[in-house]
Amino acid sequence: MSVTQTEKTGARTETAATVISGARERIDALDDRIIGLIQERMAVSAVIQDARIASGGRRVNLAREMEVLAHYRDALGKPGTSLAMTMLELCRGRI
Ligand SMILES: O=C(O)C(=O)C[C@]1(C(=O)O)C=C[C@@H](O)C=C1
Repeated sequence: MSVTQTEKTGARTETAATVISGARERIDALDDRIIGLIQERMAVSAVIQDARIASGGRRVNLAREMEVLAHYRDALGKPGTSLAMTMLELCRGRI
């Protein structure tokens, strides 16, 4: 038995179900791009960390992390800080 678009989206009308299904496709495409950008950021961050460690420095640079956190907070508000912290964890591991 197939699940109807209305059931799948939680909409109560076919019109709303069509809007939601289309918007979900756009969200899935955006999420794919965001994930790709995060993976690209992780690779660039690794280049920086490897260069610093090879030069005798530490993996982590807290002053720079404060700048990154402020950048996200200024753009997205308080949840931006949480997002940036998760992203930093992806880029340099847990500290
Ligand atoms: O900018 C740096 O110095 C980095 O190492 C990159 C980065 C980041 O991913 O933004 C990662 C680890 C550091 O603690 C600070 C920032």
